[in-house]
Amino acid sequence: MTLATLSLITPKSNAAAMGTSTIVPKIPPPHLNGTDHRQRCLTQLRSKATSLEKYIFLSGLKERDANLFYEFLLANMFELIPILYTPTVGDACSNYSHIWRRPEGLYVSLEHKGRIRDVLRTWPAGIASHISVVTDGSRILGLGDLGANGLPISIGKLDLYIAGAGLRPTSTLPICLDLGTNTERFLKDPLYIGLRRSRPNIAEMDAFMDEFMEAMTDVFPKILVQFEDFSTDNAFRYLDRYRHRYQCFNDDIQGTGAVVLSGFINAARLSSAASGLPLSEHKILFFGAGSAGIGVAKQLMSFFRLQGMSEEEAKDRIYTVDSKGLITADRDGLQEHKKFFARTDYSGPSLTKLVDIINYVQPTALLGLSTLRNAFSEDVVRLMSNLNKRPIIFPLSNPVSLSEVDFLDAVNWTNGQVIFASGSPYPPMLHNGVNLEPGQGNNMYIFPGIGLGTILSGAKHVTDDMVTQAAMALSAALEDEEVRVGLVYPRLVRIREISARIACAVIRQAQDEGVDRNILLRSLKDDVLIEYVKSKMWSPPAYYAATRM
Ligand SMILES: NC(=O)C1=CN([C@@H]2O[C@H](COP(=O)(O)OP(=O)(O)OC[C@H]3O[C@@H](n4cnc5c(N)ncnc54)[C@H](O)[C@@H]3O)[C@@H](O)[C@H]2O)C=CC1
Ligand SMILES: CC(=O)C(=O)O
Ligand SMILES: [Mg+2]
Repeated sequence: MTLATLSLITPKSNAAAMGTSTIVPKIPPPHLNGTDHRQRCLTQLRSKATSLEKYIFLSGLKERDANLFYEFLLANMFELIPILYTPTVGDACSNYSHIWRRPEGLYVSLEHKGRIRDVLRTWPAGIASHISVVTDGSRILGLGDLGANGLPISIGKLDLYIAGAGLRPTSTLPICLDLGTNTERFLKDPLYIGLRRSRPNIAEMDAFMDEFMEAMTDVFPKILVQFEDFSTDNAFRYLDRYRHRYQCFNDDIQGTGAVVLSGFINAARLSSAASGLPLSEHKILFFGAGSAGIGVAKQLMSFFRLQGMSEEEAKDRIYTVDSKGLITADRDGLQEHKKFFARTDYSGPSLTKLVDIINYVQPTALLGLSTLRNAFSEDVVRLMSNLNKRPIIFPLSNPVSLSEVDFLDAVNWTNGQVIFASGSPYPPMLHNGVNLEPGQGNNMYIFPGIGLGTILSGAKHVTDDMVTQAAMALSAALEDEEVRVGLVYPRLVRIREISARIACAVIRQAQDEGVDRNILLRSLKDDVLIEYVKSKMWSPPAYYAATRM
């Protein structure tokens, strides 16, 4: 059997096709009880020596018993999400060719050009597929071009859709586009599972992407495509190219923009309450100006617009920095996506050191989307603390090994005054006898609700205002107790409640803009709409109770 034929065999038909199916008893021992079994799974999980082994164990559990897996995930989100998602999913991607066990998603390769529809038709769920996370593996988290190893990021995001917004597992479709890789070590690795070639030029990639997107909507008429972890140029390029033609959005640009806007609204209130500074006078410095940095910066303009400022005034409160320093309009060869925020009001020598840039800008908030570990050094954080009673510092790069500053350092260097949110999770810590909880500024809070709202409303497109309303709903979801302990994001255990609220906001905005197709929802009052949304959320059945004889 050739590799090309293999890739056309669906994951489920694999064993049968190869004549290797075995008889697997379906009924558990009569005295097995669900609660005990979850505890057994937890013990097995905790016995694994490394996070990557835990990831492999969980992936096996999902294969053996998907209902149990999602029940287990919902009951232990705090412990499991950092394994299935950032940071450990980063290790899983980096090592995927070596830990690969069985097909878990769909690969669509450059070699499938001309017959992409046929490849998509092999997906077992067919037209029941509603949500697809699609990566081309070219910028997985901050880990760079991982090629075909990128599939676990699509799988992890879809697990969050299922756990966080109750999407039915069979409606989810993880895809990795295998377009080669420019990472030499994979091309030399005998176990590498992807195409052994460098990435295509833009014309070849455009032709492939056009066929892929058209085929997706032909084969899965209700599909919403979430673009994930494309390298920055292509992230902007394909969002612009397809956003008005298909149901799609880019998680790194729009999802991250929304989640950070939401956290920033709450952080700015806390900071201004301490300093007395009007909200309109906050100044934000972005360290990192890729798809995430610029996506967030554009979305954060809504924060200033909400204070009654014009677009120009809002833009003026935002400064961006890349590997060459403060981005100014007079710099030669400035990439297209960096031009919007390039400063025209600075004309001195290039500012390249972060401390010098902070001294010049005097920001109230420092946001990291740079992939540069420890970029927010002690002198940087202390300077932010000298300038602000309660500095807002969000090291948002993933995974945790690329975080611009660790929670412990940020707390100690600001004497506990920092308002902190990071891309990957940190544990709480004690400071001067007070328990401090970090926020997690990660798009996982927002994309499940955006996806659910878009699917339920049948929206033709994901509009900018749908994304902004999602951010507003998330920011308003904080409970009094969470505000009292200084959180800027709600606790993760409430994710389903929060996703329902975000979905309602997205549905309402789709209706206001007339892009909704499920027009029956228009007549529902808000309290009925939220119950409707919740009623659509899938939950794993109480499997072991149901099958006990
Ligand atoms: N928290 C969240 O929800 C999300 C976090 N991210 C994270 O954001 C990070 C960046 O993602 P992209 O924007 O797509 O990547 P990118 O590679 O396009 O952008 C990185 C940016 O950082 C800048 N940079 C790199 N080294 C620098 C240095 N030494 N000094 C100053 N700037 C430097 C680059 O010039 C570039 O502008 C990744 O780690 C990713 O995991 C991305 C999406 C969501
Ligand atoms: C969280 C996410 O989407 C990223 O780091 O790329
Ligand atoms: Mg991403």
